Amino acid sequence: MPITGDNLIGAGARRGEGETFRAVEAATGNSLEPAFAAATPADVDRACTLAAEALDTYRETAPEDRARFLEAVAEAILAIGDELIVRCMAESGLPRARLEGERGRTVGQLRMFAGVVRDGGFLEARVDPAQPERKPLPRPDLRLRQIAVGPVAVFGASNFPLAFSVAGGDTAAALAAGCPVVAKAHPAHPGTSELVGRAVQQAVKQCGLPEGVFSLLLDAGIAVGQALVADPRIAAVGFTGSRRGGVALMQTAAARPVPIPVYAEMSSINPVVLLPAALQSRGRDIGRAFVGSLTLGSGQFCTNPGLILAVEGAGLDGFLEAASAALAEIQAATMLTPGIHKAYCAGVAALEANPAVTTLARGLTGGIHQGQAALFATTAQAFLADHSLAEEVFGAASLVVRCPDLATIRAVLERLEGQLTAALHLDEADFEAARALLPVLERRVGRILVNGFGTGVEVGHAMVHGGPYPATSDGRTTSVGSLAIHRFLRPVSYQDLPDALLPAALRDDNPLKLWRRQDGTIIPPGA
Ligand SMILES: NC(=O)C1=CN([C@@H]2O[C@H](COP(=O)(O)OP(=O)(O)OC[C@H]3O[C@@H](n4cnc5c(N)ncnc54)[C@H](O)[C@@H]3O)[C@@H](O)[C@H]2O)C=CC1
Ligand SMILES: O=C(O)CCC(=O)C(=O)O
Repeated sequence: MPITGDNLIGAGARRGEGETFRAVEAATGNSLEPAFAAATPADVDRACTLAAEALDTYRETAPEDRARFLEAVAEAILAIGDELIVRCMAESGLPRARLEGERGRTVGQLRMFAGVVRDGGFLEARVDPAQPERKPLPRPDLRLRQIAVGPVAVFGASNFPLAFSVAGGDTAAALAAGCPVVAKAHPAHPGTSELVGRAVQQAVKQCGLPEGVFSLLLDAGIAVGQALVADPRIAAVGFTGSRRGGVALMQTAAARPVPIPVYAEMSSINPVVLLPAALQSRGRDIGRAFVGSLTLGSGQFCTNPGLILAVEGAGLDGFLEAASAALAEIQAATMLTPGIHKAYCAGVAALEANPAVTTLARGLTGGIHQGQAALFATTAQAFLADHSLAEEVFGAASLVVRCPDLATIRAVLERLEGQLTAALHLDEADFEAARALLPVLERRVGRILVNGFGTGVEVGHAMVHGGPYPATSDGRTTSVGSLAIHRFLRPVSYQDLPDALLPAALRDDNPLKLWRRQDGTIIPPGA
């Protein structure tokens, strides 16, 4: 499939008239062909117009048709073949095996949402039948279902060019909910974005859907993203990226005459608590496993273990020795973009220059654009006194905080901002200590895990990939897993509508065969 550098607007491909830019080969910094041309305000307007026109047809597609569309998107992505992986490797610097796995996750995610749509539970159909004889007042017939909120703007992430990008989790959840999507390609991987965008475009056509169900816009700057979020037809935003970018979009969305929700996944340092008995019995093993998670994908995961908390002692010493030794042998790895590499180096340099911080180990040095892993330590006292030590350094760097006792670990956790994940390493003898920390963690994070690390989010029904601000802009939701569909839905009640006017989900004969909540009790179809 040739990459043209065009914006994909509805069924068409339109050369933008904005500034041109090229993808950069992550490993070398060289420009790649072709030139991409940024969308203009007229392109944003056209994409949003088409999305608004598509909304009422698309959101009422039969569940089976919408599910088949999601599956068609998955098939079309796979059909691109190796060209997608090769282009993505060049643009992101990520290795083949990782990207093949990420492609699997992307299509798996689309197929999971196809299942969610077929199941119909997301509609949350409720029926409170009329009670005309009720005294003192009769009760009306009330029925409820969830509907699509409207067109969704999706900002692809730099660090997951497939699974969190053009046809990634946000797009899959929005399309499953019945929302048209206008995607803004991440400028770090425009070629990958175009290939995937064309696959979605092809699936829209193949399934006979209105063309406005999907558009893809390009821009190396922020003008297109700003215009998109400000457009009155856009009803919600999905974003994964920096705190600065996410907050800027939240402000734009809040300042509109009609404010809209922004679901932004931003910064997280993902505390890992090493409890005493576990440290004592297997501190060295945990240290080696920690380095594996820390350096995965050059540390460019928002779930990266950036903060380690432990009580001082022989167990922690063993952990640090093993982790330092393992980290010292880690090859430097190409980072996603020169900008992300530069930000990583600046973050590491700031830690190195901090008098309260000790450098425990550095990984092997590498070439230009390659991140060199780093492990630092400080005291709880210094950490609590210096807010900058709790800031995310995006890449393979982590800070160990030596604590005098468990109460101090708890105090440090209480002071942290919202996080995506927290991990506890524990043995049975640590249960009591863990039990005391769980309420704090529940208030601070979206996912609590035991004897593991947060990298590698499972796509499933019980996953929360979210957390209180600033991990995300809205800690009540998730960006991974089937629950993500709820970000793009809104409940509507129908009072006393004749059966012929009700949506299929709520008709008396229940043609969609849904489990429905009748007078508060969930009942199977046909009951
Ligand atoms: N927490 C996480 O999951 C991630 C965090 N990051 C952090 O973000 C830094 C920069 O990475 P990027 O991926 O380039 O993130 P970014 O936030 O700079 O950009 C993400 C997307 O948002 C757009 N954007 C950014 N600021 C905008 C604004 N003010 N108005 C409209 N659109 C805007 C960009 O054009 C891009 O499409 C990294 O160094 C890292 O610190 C990056 C990736 C993932
Ligand atoms: O760890 C993962 O699988 C996902 C991480 C993530 O969401 C991110 O880095 O943006």
